[in-house]
Amino acid sequence: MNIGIMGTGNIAEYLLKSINKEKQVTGIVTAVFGRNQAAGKGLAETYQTRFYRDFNSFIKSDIDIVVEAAAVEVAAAYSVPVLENGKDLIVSSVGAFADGGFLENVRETAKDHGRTVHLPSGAVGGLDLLKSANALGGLEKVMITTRKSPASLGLEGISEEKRLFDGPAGEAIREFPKNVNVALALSLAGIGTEKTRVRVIADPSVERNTHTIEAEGSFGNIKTTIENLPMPGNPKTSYLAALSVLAALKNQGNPVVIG
Ligand SMILES: NC(=O)C1=CN([C@@H]2O[C@H](COP(=O)(O)OP(=O)(O)OC[C@H]3O[C@@H](n4cnc5c(N)ncnc54)[C@H](OP(=O)(O)O)[C@@H]3O)[C@@H](O)[C@H]2O)C=CC1
Ligand SMILES: O=C([O-])CC(=O)C(=O)O
Repeated sequence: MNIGIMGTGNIAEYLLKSINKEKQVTGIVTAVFGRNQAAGKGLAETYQTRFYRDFNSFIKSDIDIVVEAAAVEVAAAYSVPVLENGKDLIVSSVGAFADGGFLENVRETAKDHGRTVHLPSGAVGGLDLLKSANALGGLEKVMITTRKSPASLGLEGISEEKRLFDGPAGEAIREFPKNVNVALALSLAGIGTEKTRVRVIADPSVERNTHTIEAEGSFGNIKTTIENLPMPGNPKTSYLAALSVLAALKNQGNPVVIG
């Protein structure tokens, strides 16, 4: 399996290290696409891959699958062209799918070209539970409370916990596109972007990116908290988010699906 990565940041570098250096996946990253020439050239040299600033050259190269590890706008701009070029796709910036029309467009394009799109669980768990709970439409409430350090939310001078947002997931991702992709993953697995409630709290007392998920319905109820260690290179992003992409790559082509 030849893998192409969109993005030259923190998740991209983690994947390159795990795959090209540590051989954690049966496959190799042969191409990286991005806008940051210096970062891209550095990655290409360190991890023996090719860097492209031109999307067409990247997508026409010998890749089988593309991992988006960049930003919501990158997922929005390139998901359809990736599929039209006959490649499977794994998307980290699931916030792009807040737009239901875009989701349908991606679904139709994948179907037309016989490709698959994987939206990994990212920095949370519980998507399996929400899907089961809503199999007959019995899921009633889903809420996620995200607590991050002020620095990882781009804030300075906050000495006490401060609620920055309380509202539907669709609005939350517009305000915090680099911090609440997890809320979109939960929305897609459960009851949608309007009914899924999101609270974002800047909390100087936390070092871990903490997500508390609460859900209720005909199945019963659940409350679970994930205390994520941040990635060293980018405190906004939890280590689990990068691991979830790696797990998706490890599972490619696996005939047995768990969860
Ligand atoms: N599903 C989940 O649970 C999670 C999802 N994510 C998503 O994954 C993404 C990547 O995370 P991470 O690697 O930590 O982020 P980084 O900030 O470390 O890296 C982002 C990369 O994307 C590039 N980029 C950003 N915007 C654009 C753009 N408009 N056009 C082209 N390239 C762009 C950056 O380039 P440059 O250097 O030029 O800025 C950089 O190479 C996040 O932005 C977020 O959307 C993150 C965490 C959890
Ligand atoms: O990594 C995290 O904890 C969550 C995050 O940034 C996102 O969902 O965008």
